[in-house]
Amino acid sequence: MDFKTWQHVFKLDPAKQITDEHLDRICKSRTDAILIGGSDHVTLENILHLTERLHQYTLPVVLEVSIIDSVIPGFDYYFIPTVLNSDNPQWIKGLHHEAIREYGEILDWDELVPEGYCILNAECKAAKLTQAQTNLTTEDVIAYARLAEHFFRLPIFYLEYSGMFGDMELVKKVKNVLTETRLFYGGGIDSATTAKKAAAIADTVVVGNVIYENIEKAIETVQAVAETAD
Ligand SMILES: CC(C)=CCC/C(C)=C/CC/C(C)=C/CC/C(C)=C/CC/C(C)=C/CC/C(C)=C/CC/C(C)=C/COP(=O)(O)OP(=O)(O)O
Ligand SMILES: O=P(O)(O)OC[C@@H](O)CO
Ligand SMILES: [Mg+2]
Repeated sequence: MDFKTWQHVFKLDPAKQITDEHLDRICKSRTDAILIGGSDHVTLENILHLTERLHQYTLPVVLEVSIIDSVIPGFDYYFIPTVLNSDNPQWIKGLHHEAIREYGEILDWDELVPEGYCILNAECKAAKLTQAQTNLTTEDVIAYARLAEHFFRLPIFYLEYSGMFGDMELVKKVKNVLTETRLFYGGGIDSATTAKKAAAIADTVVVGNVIYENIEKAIETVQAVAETAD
């Protein structure tokens, strides 16, 4: 189990309701992993509840940390976002500093995977929360990708369009400048067609909202990515 081989992941929002039947279909879909994450209404209780329901399945489960008080043991990885295009240092390194002050002695660093986010949909909750500067040129975004790979040496650069399908020309240009850092793409994948477009470029595609809007379409994205990715 290595996140560097993942091509498709489902992102489950602990603040949203999902039936046992739909959760079962997601977990048996042959996706590579489940990412648990959201940008608001995330609590220890709703993470615990969702995690307990996932125990019966064998696929990797990752907690994408957005609130330090909601971190619990037992995940395969902890993905730690840093929002590179935020104007507020709190979301780049401030909360991280606080968390490491508190847990630094007991952290298993091998389980922590930092993600360099570049949030490009100004309307999404994560952009508003983190005061992301989304009005960026192609050159700006490419520079963030290079910053992630060559300066901060982050294992993941995450182009986040949460809630809308992004500019695939831009995603391609970003992919072309990355060699070691893995490119995650997320946002607006709502069908086999959009999944194929994103998977033809990004290393890993993340599928979120459609799980709650149209489970059939969500499931179709898994096969679509498998057929497209190398
Ligand atoms: C006991 C034990 C196991 C201890 C381990 C402790 C541990 C793992 C500590 C972690 C150390 C550490 C460095 C933590 C960082 C803490 C932290 C809070 C960092 C800030 C993270 C951050 C920048 C969050 C901002 C929001 C964000 C980017 C969230 C990512 C997910 C995301 C974008 C979801 C989409 O949100 P959604 O709600 O779906 O939005 P839409 O509705 O618009 O789609
Ligand atoms: O919810 P969607 O738009 O699929 O985006 C997935 C993910 O990138 C959200 O963090
Ligand atoms: Mg969402």
